[in-house]
Amino acid sequence: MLVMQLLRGAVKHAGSSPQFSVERLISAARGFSSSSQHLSDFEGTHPPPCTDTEHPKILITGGLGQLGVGLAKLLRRRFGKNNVILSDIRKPPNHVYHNGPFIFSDILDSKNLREIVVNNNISWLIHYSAVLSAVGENNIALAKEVNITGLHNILDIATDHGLRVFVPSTIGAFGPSSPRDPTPELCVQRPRTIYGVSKVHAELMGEYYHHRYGLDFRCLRYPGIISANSNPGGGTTDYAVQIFHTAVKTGCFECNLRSDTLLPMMYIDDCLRATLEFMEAPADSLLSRTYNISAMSFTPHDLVQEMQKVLPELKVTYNVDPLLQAIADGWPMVLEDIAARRDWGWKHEFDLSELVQTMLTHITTSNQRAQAN
Ligand SMILES: NC(=O)c1ccc[n+]([C@@H]2O[C@H](COP(=O)([O-])OP(=O)(O)OC[C@H]3O[C@@H](n4cnc5c(N)ncnc54)[C@H](O)[C@@H]3O)[C@@H](O)[C@H]2O)c1
Ligand SMILES: C[C@@H](O)[C@H](N)C(=O)O
Repeated sequence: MLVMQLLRGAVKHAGSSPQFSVERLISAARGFSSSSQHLSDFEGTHPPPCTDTEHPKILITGGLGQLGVGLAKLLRRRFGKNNVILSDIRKPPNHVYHNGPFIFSDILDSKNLREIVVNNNISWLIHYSAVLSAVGENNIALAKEVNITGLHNILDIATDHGLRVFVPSTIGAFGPSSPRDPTPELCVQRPRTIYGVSKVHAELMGEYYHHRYGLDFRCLRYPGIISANSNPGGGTTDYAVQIFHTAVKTGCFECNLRSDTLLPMMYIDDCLRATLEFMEAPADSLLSRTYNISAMSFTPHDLVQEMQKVLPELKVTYNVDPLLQAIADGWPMVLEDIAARRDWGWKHEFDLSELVQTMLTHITTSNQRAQAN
């Protein structure tokens, strides 16, 4: 009955220290010898950027998290199964292992990462490995290592081998002193989490490498991402995923953020499509290297109201986690993404009602399939 109700209502169902190599120092010195050159003119002194845009060879790091498997699926559809390699430090589930190339790769092991890039002729690197906001506050040393040292390895290897590199940033790269409604692309960024600090560092280092060495660095600030088939990795926005699963299973949910906490969110299909479209955008259309992308903002109260249109019996209680609430209270409420819409045609497809219909449909049908097996 619920499935029919959901299906009927469904609107969319779609589906180490930075190593400055000798080569790079010489290139930079050559650039400096012509004093009138602008820093970005150094581009010409580096390995030519990937011209084979039809079929890039792609490596995704940290690919077994909430976003990586879905992105691999989308990219494989576009570029061919064997042109997209998923990697992580964990063992993949069988369905992932059998669906395309998977290898072990620890981003802290720079030599191994370099071997993978060289041996597989990688031209695009999607750097998804990270320690998210809540986990990071509970293990700052790990967050520093993975999010900062790991990023340095990625940028060095990408620069040395002329790769196009994508590093996601986040709404967490802003802080309580940033304008919060709306939050523009360029404003004060003084985050108060190690996650946020490491992401601002990533934005700045990537842009610096772009201007200094011609690295084709691309970065999107994602909102909280909501997905049905993959679990979130320990962030502040996780409630907005967990509520769907728990509500369908038990009819109730305990929320760890206040009911009026307004945060930017996005359905995973929009996030992954944005990533592909941004990676394919011609370099000369990108007036910036770091863009906000936005789809909707809602509070737990808004989400519950929308879900109750389909699950009228849903009961939600609030048991606020002070650490998570403090993080959320310093993040944007509404993200402004005018530049992405203008420069490379970004357009979201899912609003709150479509998100709710789609999530509930996915979860209910996959629970039913699991029960039938
Ligand atoms: N999911 C979101 O809501 C969201 C929002 C904004 C930005 N982002 C960013 O998008 C990226 C992907 O997010 P996600 O939600 O899939 O993250 P996640 O936490 O679910 O997954 C991260 C993955 O990184 C892997 N990892 C950890 N240490 C590693 C190491 N040393 N070497 C290789 N891999 C390692 C983990 O095993 C894990 O599979 C991250 O950079 C995150 O900051 C995500
Ligand atoms: C927002 C995003 O970066 C992640 N979901 C977090 O809450 O940490």
